[in-house]
Amino acid sequence: MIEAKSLNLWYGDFHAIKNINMAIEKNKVTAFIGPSGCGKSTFLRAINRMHEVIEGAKVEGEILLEGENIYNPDRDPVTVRQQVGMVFQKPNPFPTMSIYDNVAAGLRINGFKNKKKLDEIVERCLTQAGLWNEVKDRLSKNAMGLSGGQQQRLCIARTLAVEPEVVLMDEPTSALDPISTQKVEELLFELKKKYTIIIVTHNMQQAARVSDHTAFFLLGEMVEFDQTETIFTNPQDKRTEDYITGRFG
Ligand SMILES: Nc1ncnc2c1ncn2[C@@H]1O[C@H](COP(=O)(O)OP(=O)(O)OP(=O)(O)O)[C@@H](O)[C@H]1O
Repeated sequence: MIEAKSLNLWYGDFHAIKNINMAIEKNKVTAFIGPSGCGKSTFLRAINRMHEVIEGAKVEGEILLEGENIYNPDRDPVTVRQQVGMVFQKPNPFPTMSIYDNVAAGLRINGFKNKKKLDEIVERCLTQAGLWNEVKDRLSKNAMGLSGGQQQRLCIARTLAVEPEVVLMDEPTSALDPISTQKVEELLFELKKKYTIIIVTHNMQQAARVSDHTAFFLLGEMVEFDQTETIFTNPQDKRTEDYITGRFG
């Protein structure tokens, strides 16, 4: 689904991502793990060109999305971000909008006007995000009245509304309580049937629970990438072993 080829990224002179080559499978959950500052979020942002909003950030190499380089000059970054959606660490609903409008916003920006169809999409996405039953009687209420965990599931619904193929999640549960975390983790098992998911997490138990494949990063390099079970039970690289056994990081 996604293939990184010789991907390098710099912030000014600082070489943050070093020659990453990897292929991410469709309809799987792939986890990125590694110590703070190793480049997980930077690499994630390069997968939907989000780094381009950071001044001084520069990419070399290719990210193929179903075989097409997202960095081709004729590719529009806005379209790339629609195909490759992103959920952030801190829930960030549009603060002045209702629950309904948060989910509908992306479609409306694209000129979508059919109210009946919009109602259906909003319901479907809130259902997919495991939130429909909790909010169906308060859709017109402001989104900020939801709990943090509900807001994060609303952000997932908002991301799904524009029909992405890939969903990037940057530590999506680190601001959530354990019950909300469990709800989001359970969601991933459902969502991967339809989407390809990449999740950055600091929580190794979480990576082990939710992901099919895991990549371990260190100092801007991808040290090891394998089936999650192999990474956690039989890592090939000493540095991966040291990290997952808590010897550093
Ligand atoms: N906007 C920026 N400008 C300059 N340097 C940056 C910027 N963002 C990140 N970096 C640097 O790039 C490196 C990788 O950062 P990144 O946030 O990708 O790491 P990470 O593995 O996601 O860390 P964490 O787990 O703490 O979120 C770090 O050394 C960081 O200081």
